[in-house]
Amino acid sequence: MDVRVYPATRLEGTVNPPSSKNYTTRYLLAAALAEGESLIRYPAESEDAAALKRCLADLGAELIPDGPHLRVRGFGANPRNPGTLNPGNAGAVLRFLMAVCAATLDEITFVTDYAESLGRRPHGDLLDALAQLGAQVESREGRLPITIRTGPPAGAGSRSGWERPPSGRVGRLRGGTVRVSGSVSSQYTSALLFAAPLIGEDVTIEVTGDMKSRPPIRQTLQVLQEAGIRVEAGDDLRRFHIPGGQRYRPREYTVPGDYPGAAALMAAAAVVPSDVTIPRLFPDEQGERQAIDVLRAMGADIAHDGQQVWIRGGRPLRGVRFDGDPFTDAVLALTAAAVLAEGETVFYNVENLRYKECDRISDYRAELNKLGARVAEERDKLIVRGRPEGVEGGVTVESRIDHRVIMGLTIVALRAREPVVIRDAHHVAKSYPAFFADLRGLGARVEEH
Ligand SMILES: O=C(O)C1=C[C@@H](OP(=O)(O)O)[C@@H](O)[C@H](O)C1
Ligand SMILES: C=C(OP(=O)(O)O)C(=O)O
Repeated sequence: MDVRVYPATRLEGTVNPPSSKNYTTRYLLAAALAEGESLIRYPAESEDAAALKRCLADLGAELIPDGPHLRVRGFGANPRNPGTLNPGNAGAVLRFLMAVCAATLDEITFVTDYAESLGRRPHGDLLDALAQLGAQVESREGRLPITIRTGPPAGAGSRSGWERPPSGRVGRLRGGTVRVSGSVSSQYTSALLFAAPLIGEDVTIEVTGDMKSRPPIRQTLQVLQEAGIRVEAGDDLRRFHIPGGQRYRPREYTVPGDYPGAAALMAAAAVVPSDVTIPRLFPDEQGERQAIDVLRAMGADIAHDGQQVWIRGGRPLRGVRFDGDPFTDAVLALTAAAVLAEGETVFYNVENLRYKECDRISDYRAELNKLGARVAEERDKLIVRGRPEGVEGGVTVESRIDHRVIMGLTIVALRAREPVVIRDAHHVAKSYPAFFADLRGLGARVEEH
């Protein structure tokens, strides 16, 4: 699907944001890893959530829709082995499942239909960590397809020298200390945190190198605690001790609103005259909550009472300078607002944007500049010289198979002089299927072709 986005004159109304992508991933996984029935209230209805649900069903979980909620009968520490799992284009889903499957199955292969997006992303640091815990891994230089084996290597007979792990159980990881790099993605650390309680022995995780995206690790710790899992975490989130042989408990979870998706709505509302309310946004562990502070620093009229956000757009915006790492999934939407602000904006410490659904620095910069924006890049920075008068538009831009690129380009297109076509905009459904419908609900004109 392509979309044509027309210049907007006013946005007005209340818009319910999608449910949090990150909490949905974590609650679904924790529920599947518990024996017994859990209830998840308001899980996200996105492609990533659907991909995880498919994988969990393949592993033996029973998923029973209950209106807007989901009942999950988990498989505990004993999933059934489907042989192959396909997590769609969902990075967090893939990485969490690789670690959990390594801890619970003899052999499993992961594949994707998204060769140009998830197929290009690196997982080597996580695979190295799993190897330290006893897994044998085959991959294309740390990329999909990936096979993880913890049982006897294919063809190993009694004379092959292969020895059962000390736990005596075939197909399981061993405990001990595992070192994992934090410089590319926090998802590797979260993945180990989800898997460690399922291993028969204690695990100590040490995070090495530069450490990116701490807030999602806090989300993981929160969910593990809610699921009854004990973790001792250092204050700097560099060292964790997880006692072995724990059980996830079934329980009820409620998924909050999604700040990254809401940040796209906030940025859209900030760059045109508007009066927009976004409910279901609470003070939780989502780092993208900081989008409110960034937009306020830009001069936007925005308020948050811990339940909902109000924004009255149309004020002139000015450039800002922020470390973008704590709100990684809002950087693209905020960069779009910066394109329409007076002066220079710099989001620094964002190199790991290059390892997401596309290279969110080079690829996004290229598409924004086709619209008439003035965006430059450094290895770890997005640098914007704003055009408060708006951009030319009147061109066709590419989605780069990236939901956040699509949302960012849409925000800028609302302030273009001529309509903008975004190709393959259906990929927005990775996290926010209703994005265009919600913008139309606020009064924007967006045609789908
Ligand atoms: O743990 C998670 O669920 C996520 C962590 C972040 O990735 P990085 O840790 O790679 O920055 C974030 O961008 C992604 O959307 C979801
Ligand atoms: C990077 C993202 O997702 P993931 O890593 O889970 O694919 C995202 O949602 O922006």
